[in-house]
Amino acid sequence: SELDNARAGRSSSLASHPPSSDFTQKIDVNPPKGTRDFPPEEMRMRTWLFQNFREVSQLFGFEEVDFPVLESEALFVRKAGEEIKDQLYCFEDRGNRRVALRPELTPSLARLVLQKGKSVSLPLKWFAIGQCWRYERMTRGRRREHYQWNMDIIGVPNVTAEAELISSIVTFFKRIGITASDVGFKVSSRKVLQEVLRRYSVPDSLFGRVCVTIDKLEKIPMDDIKNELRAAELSEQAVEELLQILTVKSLEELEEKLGSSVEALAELKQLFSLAEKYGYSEWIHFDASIVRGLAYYTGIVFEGFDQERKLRAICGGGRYDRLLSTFGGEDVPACGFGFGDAVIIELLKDRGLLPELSPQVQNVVCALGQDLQVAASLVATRLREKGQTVDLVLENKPLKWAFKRAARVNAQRLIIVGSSEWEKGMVGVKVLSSGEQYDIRIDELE
Ligand SMILES: CC(=O)Nc1cnc2ccccc2c1
Repeated sequence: SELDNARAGRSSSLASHPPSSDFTQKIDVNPPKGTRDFPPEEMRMRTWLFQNFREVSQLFGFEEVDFPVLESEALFVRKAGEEIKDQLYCFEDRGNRRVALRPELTPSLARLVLQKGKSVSLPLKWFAIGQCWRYERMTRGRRREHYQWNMDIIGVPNVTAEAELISSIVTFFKRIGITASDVGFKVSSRKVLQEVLRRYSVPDSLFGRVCVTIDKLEKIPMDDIKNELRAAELSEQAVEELLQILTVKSLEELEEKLGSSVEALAELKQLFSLAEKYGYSEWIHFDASIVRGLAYYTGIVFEGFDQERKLRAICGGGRYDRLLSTFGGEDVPACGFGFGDAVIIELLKDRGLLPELSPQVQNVVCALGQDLQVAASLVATRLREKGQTVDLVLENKPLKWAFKRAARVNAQRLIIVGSSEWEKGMVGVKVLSSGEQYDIRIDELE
């Protein structure tokens, strides 16, 4: 009939002329461009991933924090030419305030640390899992949101903090079956660049901007990199020396170039030595070309990458000792990392390591006949009071429908409420795995 056609989505006269009324307007059922829904199957995967993020964070003694997804735009308006600023999802609210959907979590964390001020004792070890946003011209078809896991240590000036953070990420990878042959960390220190800039008396104020430019190596042509550095008034010699130092392949070679007095070298040596003690040396590799794209890093920087080099960076982080003072606070040493929810899932897919996650309810309870519906809800309540999960059949359905439902939700048992059993204070139990079937007294059910 017409209605069947319409229901089946088959085009028919009814579908093309819906009942005329100005309230029925066909909305787009898809989420906004660049964003995702999480229907049950995808939500189980996300819950599994976040559960692992949380358990590792707690294993390392970190406390969970969170912040509004909406922040003052002022938190993110750094003047270092970062991509994250060009893509800021910002707008003016009805109070004429400039606000933005957060593109990352670290500035919010810094804001909360400053807000807490003296009322918190250092060091702080905080973690957060939050949705971050960017407004990209959809020309590149990339996502506009993702969830990021962050761990930060506030108030520890030495590289023992970075060593702990890298250890926590290695622990996470091991938990989900990723090994050092799947993933590695490129580690460097921005103090290497800082030292070169100092030798060419480049003002500190340009440091963040130079790092952001250098992070674009391999993403934009070399000439554009050089022009951006020249625009920052670096001499030709400084430009050459900078690009040269990025090709250094080992700490020994770095020592030859910079001399052994340089702090950057001492820190990196200490970090590699700590890695040895932790037992994750095979996971980390010095790579002078790593600078990361955020302006506020000031020391050690690192990023997790897949050994097949097929994917974008899995995670990244580093030391940011000056961020709090740029918000007008006292300087507090800090370091942390961000770990997105997208690349890691691609990697697990590639490696065949995605877990099989199915819904798991212990019991389906169904009444045999409408007049036993109340009895069924009593049985469901008794089971729930004992901590058993119950999917209670709410409509008057035949038994075979309840069996299908039980199979679909992977129930362990089907509890059948029938009139003759009920009169004897009993219910029927069907164990779905074994097929075993028996009657049991209600108060013995658990
Ligand atoms: C691979 C991926 O989805 N990246 C991604 C997606 N959304 C973002 C949103 C804000 C900042 C960074 C983002 C990064």
